[in-house]
Amino acid sequence: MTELTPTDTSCGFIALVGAPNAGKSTLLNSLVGTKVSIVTHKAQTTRSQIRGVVTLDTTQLVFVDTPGIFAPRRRLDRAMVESAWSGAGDADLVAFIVDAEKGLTPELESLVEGLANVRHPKVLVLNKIDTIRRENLLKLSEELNSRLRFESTFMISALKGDGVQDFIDWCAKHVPPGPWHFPEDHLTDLTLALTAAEITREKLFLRIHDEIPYNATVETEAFKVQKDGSYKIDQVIYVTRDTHKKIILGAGGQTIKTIGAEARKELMEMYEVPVHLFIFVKVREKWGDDPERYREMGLEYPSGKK
Ligand SMILES: Nc1nc2c(ncn2[C@@H]2O[C@H](COP(=O)(O)OP(=O)(O)OP(=O)(O)O)[C@@H](O)[C@H]2O)c(=O)[nH]1
Repeated sequence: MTELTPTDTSCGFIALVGAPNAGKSTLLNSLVGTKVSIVTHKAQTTRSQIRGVVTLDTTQLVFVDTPGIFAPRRRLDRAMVESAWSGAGDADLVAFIVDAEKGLTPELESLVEGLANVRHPKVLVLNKIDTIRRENLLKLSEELNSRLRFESTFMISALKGDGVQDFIDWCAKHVPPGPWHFPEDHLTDLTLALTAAEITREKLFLRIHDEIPYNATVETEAFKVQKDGSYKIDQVIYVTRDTHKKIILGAGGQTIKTIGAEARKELMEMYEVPVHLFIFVKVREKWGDDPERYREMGLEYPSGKK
């Protein structure tokens, strides 16, 4: 490719916003063509903004996965929801991702009200069309389009990839001229250390039930590329109670061993190098009130009451 000058190029930020579990992370991964954001069947998996980059000819699209928007209870919830709205506020385009299978829930209604205050151009993305009948889909589309002004409506299955290319093509035509924000071969702005922490957090969510993963955070304390090219990664899982620590460790340390083995396997497949992963579980009762933990997650620490 010949050298491009900024006047030849266009670039835009597209925020993916919606309710928890709408499929935003699945869509981000499908857009980028590889896993950059963790996915689980549980709501509120994504905690901060995660950027995935799609570079086509002269255009760069930076899709921003945001935490699901819900009624916050704890300080961490508030930080997540604020991060999602700020993702929408900073974007050139806002893509409203809706779980079409769930339809128009009260949660979605309040999101529509919130979105009415976002001035940027919006598009509607009805997701999970593999699970819903066409007539219901059209009804939902009509209903949402009657409430908010959308520049366009897409009907997609992020899981199967249906409709995703049309969405990319549309975005490419609607982002402003300007220089690229990332080098051509960049797929995400997540560092190796953060990616590794997210992968462990995903395995924790998938393996441990109830509220424990919601009350835990994973940090990579050290990430070393060794002489032989392998990665040595030290991580800490912070939990709020000793009982949670015991459950995560499991009898004879079996549960944490499985979580570690699953995370290690995925990291090795991702980076195609041997990975040595060491995970410690620490009780820190009030990590949810510690600004440092929020910085590590890429979140602003919300001021005021809990
Ligand atoms: N059937 C079907 N399931 C989907 C589709 N897209 C996502 N899912 C599933 O929906 C669940 C939630 O997906 P995520 O991508 O984690 O949703 P999210 O909006 O990022 O969720 P939060 O992290 O809570 O904000 C997962 O079990 C996905 O496999 C789809 O197109 N079809």
